[in-house]
Amino acid sequence: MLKLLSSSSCLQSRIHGLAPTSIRTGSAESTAPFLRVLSSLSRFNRRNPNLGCRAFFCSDATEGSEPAADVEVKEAESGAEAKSSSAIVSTNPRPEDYLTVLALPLPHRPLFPGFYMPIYVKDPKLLAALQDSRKRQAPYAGAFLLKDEPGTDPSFVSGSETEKNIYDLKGKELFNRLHEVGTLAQISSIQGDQVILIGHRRLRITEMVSEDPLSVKVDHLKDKPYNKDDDVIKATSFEVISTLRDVLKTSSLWRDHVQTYTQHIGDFNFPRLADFGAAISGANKLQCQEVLEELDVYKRLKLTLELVKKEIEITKIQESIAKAIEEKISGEQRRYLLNEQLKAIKKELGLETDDKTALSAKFRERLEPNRDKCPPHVLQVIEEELTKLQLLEASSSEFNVTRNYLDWLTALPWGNYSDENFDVLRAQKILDEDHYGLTDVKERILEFIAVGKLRGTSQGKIICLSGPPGVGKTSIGRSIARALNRKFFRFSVGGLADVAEIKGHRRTYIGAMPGKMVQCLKNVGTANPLVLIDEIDKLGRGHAGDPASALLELLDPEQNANFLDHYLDVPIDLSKVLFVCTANVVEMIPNPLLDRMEVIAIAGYITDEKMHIARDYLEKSTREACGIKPEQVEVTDAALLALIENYCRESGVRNLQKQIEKIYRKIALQLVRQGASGENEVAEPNQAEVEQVDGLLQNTDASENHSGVESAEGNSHEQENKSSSEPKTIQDAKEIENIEGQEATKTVEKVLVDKENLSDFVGKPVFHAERIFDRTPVGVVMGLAWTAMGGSTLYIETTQVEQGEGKGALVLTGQLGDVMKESAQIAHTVARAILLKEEADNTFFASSKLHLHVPAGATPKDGPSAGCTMITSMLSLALKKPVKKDLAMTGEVTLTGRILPIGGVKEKTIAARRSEVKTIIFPSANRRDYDELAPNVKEGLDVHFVDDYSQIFDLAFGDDQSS
Ligand SMILES: Nc1ncnc2c1ncn2[C@@H]1O[C@H](COP(=O)(O)OP(=O)(O)OP(=O)(O)O)[C@@H](O)[C@H]1O
Repeated sequence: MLKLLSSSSCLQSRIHGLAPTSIRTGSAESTAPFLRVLSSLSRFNRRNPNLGCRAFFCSDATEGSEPAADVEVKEAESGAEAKSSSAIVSTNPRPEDYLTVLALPLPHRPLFPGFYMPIYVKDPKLLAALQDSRKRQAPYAGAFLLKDEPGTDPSFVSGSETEKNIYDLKGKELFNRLHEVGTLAQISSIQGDQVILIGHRRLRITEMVSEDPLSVKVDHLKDKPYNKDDDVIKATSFEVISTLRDVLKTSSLWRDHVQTYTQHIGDFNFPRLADFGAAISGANKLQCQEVLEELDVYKRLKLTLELVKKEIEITKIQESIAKAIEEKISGEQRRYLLNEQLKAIKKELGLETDDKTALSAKFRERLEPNRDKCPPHVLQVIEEELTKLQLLEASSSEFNVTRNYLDWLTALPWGNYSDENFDVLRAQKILDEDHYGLTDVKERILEFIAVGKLRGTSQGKIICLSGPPGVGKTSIGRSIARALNRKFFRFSVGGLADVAEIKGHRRTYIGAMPGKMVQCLKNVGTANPLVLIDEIDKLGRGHAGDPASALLELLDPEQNANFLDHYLDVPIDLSKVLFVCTANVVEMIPNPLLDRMEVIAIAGYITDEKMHIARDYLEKSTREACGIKPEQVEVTDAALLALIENYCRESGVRNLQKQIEKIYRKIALQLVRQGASGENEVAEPNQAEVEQVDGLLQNTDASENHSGVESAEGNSHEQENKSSSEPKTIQDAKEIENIEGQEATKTVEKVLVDKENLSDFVGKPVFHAERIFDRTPVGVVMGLAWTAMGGSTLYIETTQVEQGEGKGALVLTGQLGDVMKESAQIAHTVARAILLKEEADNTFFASSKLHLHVPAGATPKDGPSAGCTMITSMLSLALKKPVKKDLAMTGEVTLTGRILPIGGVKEKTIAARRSEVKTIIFPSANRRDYDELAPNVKEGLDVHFVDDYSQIFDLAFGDDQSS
């Protein structure tokens, strides 16, 4: 039972033109919460007009109540509208007054008792009848849900079409389409065609009374009686409430009103709860109609429970959809914000690289100076790429690839050449300036420049400078570039195994880069640099492709005019590039490459040359690098000579340079230390002053004794001196300190480096003389060898291990290679033959087990050139005769005793000189090589050229050997 009394202190509600009606809650079942729910619903409805068909909960209409007796609504205290409103609701619909009612079709949802619903009445006759009924103080009609057309899906909404069709329905047709059970609806207000209905009790149509407007006879329905204390009904209603609470948790939409409602549910009856649940649920109209038609309270509650449970699922889905959309939007917003920030930062830093137009303009600007010289095919590619750049998304990876590609393409010095200088005199001057000696090398280079001058170009030849380390190959390359006025670029191919280093990667690879040549051109900025390819003999084997073949394409004048880099993918003209290669061992250079090269060998330096290089080049540059003035240091010739002979005996001068640097570093430290100590001395000027003054005093004392005049003079002198040397004030003392300090730094001693104190600078000598014997004993002969590090001398020793009939054998040691072992066997045979010839009855070889050893056993040795030395060593043992003093030899021997040519004549000669050899035996075939040597290398040497071993025999064991 619901009691409503109007009061000024009660809650107010103003909905859809309704007058603010003050309502005081009655005794048993409070409806105040519903009023609040109603107000929220109304707000919701105003915001969501599309959902306006949903019922609104109304507090002043109750089903099953006795309206006339129990409901008393008083007029609100203020407002003109209130009057009309109170007039409307003051009438209570008695069932007997409304047995025939106007039938209002509801297209979307049924009207639940206790809820408001706005509808639009398009039928003018019906509208007039409604207005008429209000005037007659009988503002009630029957609201009935419209059935769908047969065959249509109730969940399917076709919007305006449905609306339109229902207004066309009239009379019998409309009657047939109405659900039987509906609601007695109070016509709360009519504004235009909008009619606000308030649901009261349930009705059932019994028959049609009139057709236009449709009016029907109805029965007023009552809920089936139920037990308020029935546990099952209670439990079901509690479940409805708790489900509504759950909806409240997940859905903010119903939060306000459901919360309020459930708080006061204790005052509320079960049928109303069922109606409320169904009315606010999102169930379709048939499901709602089912609830409306159900008069059994328990069953109605159960139906409602199903609907609100569904509602909870829907709110969950709604929440997840909302969350997903929110995440998406916030993610996009964040991205947008960050992008904007990035742009701003880039702009601030001047790195606006993703600005396509600016980028294209930059590339065009860069290309502009070379546009005329740029080959047309390259220009075409650049233009195509620029167009592509404009079409690409700035954030795509393809964009970056294109941008990098364009960066490389436009950065290359297309057709940009430095003016070549073929002035031979200037070139000579530059080469002499940078390098001492190397006359033959310089001569070859000048020849090369002269040819270039006559041809007008220095293309077509690849120079290969070969020689031991540190002989100046790289620095000569640099000098040639300077002489020819070309830019210099050096890259080492030692250990290079990846063809991509030379030819670049294909652009499709991530992090792809062009090859070294393209990098070189970009680096030097001219298309005709001098490129020094270092360590070409140490080229790697290659795991993907053969680097030697790639180099061939690069170096070959026939091919390199159209060199194709994988990254650049446009042919580049490298024919104007001058290639200079360096190698330690020419034999290691792949043959096809060697074939295209002009090899210039640099053999190494003799002591004299090293002295000059050290004095005029290395010392000078090191001194300057250390910031030492020439007058501050003196390195004597003896010291330099000792340094070269005892510390730096290798062919090149790199080690010598290191040692000189070491000396100068120590000198620098010494100078700085002395300077510092000088300053310290100045810090105590009084001591110096005292000494100085003492000296002066002594002088004046002495002069005093001579004569009065002198004495007077002396005195005055003394005073002068005293006055000048003795500080009178503190300031004076400071001035003196300063002057003394300057003098101390100026007067640092000169550092002298001599043979005696050399070890203080560079430590103890690391090299001991290669020469082990002053005079070689029987069975030992000095040979000459060539290594990648230059020439060297080595001893070959033979001793007898065992003697006896038939014991003839040869044991070899000293890490000899196969060729050298064979050479030893040959030597054994040849020696035997020669001994037979010289001393027919000497059976030494037949009855002796020999052991041949080549010292420095840790160093592997190979090659045939020690053949003649081995024979001589064996014969010396057999004859029990030492060889001539200071003799060294080299030469391959055949089984018949012929002497074949060897390599490295210059290196071997230099090595022989280092070991103070006086006589050298070379194969006759090497005479030309020897003749080409500089006179200073040959100076003081007695050189013999031989064809046959017999000649060596005479030279080694001849009569004049004792000399
Ligand atoms: N004849 C020379 N006159 C003056 N300086 C020289 C001479 N020969 C070599 N040098 C100097 O020796 C140093 C080493 O030379 P460089 O690096 O050119 O040797 P390299 O033959 O290229 O050695 P590597 O085979 O190890 O590369 C350089 O500082 C160079 O100036």
